Amino acid sequence: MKPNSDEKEPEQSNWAWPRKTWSFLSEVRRRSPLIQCITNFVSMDLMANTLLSAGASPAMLHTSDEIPDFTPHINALCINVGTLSSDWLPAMKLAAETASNLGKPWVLDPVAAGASVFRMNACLELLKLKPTVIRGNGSEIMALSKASVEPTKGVDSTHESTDAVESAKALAEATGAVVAVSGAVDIVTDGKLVVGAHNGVAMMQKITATGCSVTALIAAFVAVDQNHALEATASALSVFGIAGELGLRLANGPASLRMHLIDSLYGLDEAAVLSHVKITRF
Ligand SMILES: Nc1ncnc2c1ncn2[C@@H]1O[C@H](COP(=O)(O)OP(=O)(O)OP(=O)(O)O)[C@@H](O)[C@H]1O
Ligand SMILES: Cc1ncsc1CCO
Ligand SMILES: [Mg+2]
Repeated sequence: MKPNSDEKEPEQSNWAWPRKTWSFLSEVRRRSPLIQCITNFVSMDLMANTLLSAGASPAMLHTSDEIPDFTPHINALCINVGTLSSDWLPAMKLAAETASNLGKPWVLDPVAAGASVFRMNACLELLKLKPTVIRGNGSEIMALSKASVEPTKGVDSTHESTDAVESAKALAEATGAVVAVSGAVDIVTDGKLVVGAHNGVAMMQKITATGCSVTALIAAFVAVDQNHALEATASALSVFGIAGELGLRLANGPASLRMHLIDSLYGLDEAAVLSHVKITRF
């Protein structure tokens, strides 16, 4: 038998992923975890609808005045700095700190991390509060890993996700978080193991906030099994990608794909998940 054959390593083998992914989605539907999202104005609607169609329960509460009462009751937190301003940052930090202190998973989306010194410093401060998962596009993860502020295209990536593998590993090592880089292949790493989720369609990049929304979906998947954050993250990325693949069959362009993606996520059944999940060792 070959040392890396599926028989020898059932936990890591490619054939184990579809079942694992279905079991995450089923658990999210069964338990309907409460996900607090402090996110940008652009993404609020798609993010909340993504969570609802996956079976989770979104709450877009963002004021510091409510965090001490509300955050202790959530199952996971999603923080996204997309339309960051200095008056929102303290609430993000308070929510992240509260979640961390209570042992609740939280996920960071470092939108356009390298676009300004203010944004980079905010992301670096949030990293100190120990996110469970960090999900960005290639340019965001490369900038954050080097803490470098340089001319960028803002929220869109100018890099392939595969350009960011070493940056993702370094960021995971430095922070203890699982790091995910979205793109044609979604890369997920804990600093040692690297897996690729090969689902999705290119038109998803033409719908604003699909990245933000999949970050919230990751929070929902991690909420049901925070001890397996890498598996939860890869599974969420794969499920969202499959919803895009099935949605595209009915879509005429980005606007109708947005609608059909949500419908497909809502209607995903076991057979579709088992036949479409494509997650491999990278
Ligand atoms: N070329 C591609 N082929 C397949 N899927 C893709 C491709 N590019 C992006 N995706 C998918 O689209 C979703 C969003 O990823 P993307 O990298 O565009 O995020 P983002 O840049 O953070 O987006 P946003 O800032 O608008 O939220 C992910 O689920 C990703 O897998
Ligand atoms: C377009 C845009 N600008 C700030 S956040 C956001 C949503 C996608 O990240
Ligand atoms: Mg983004």
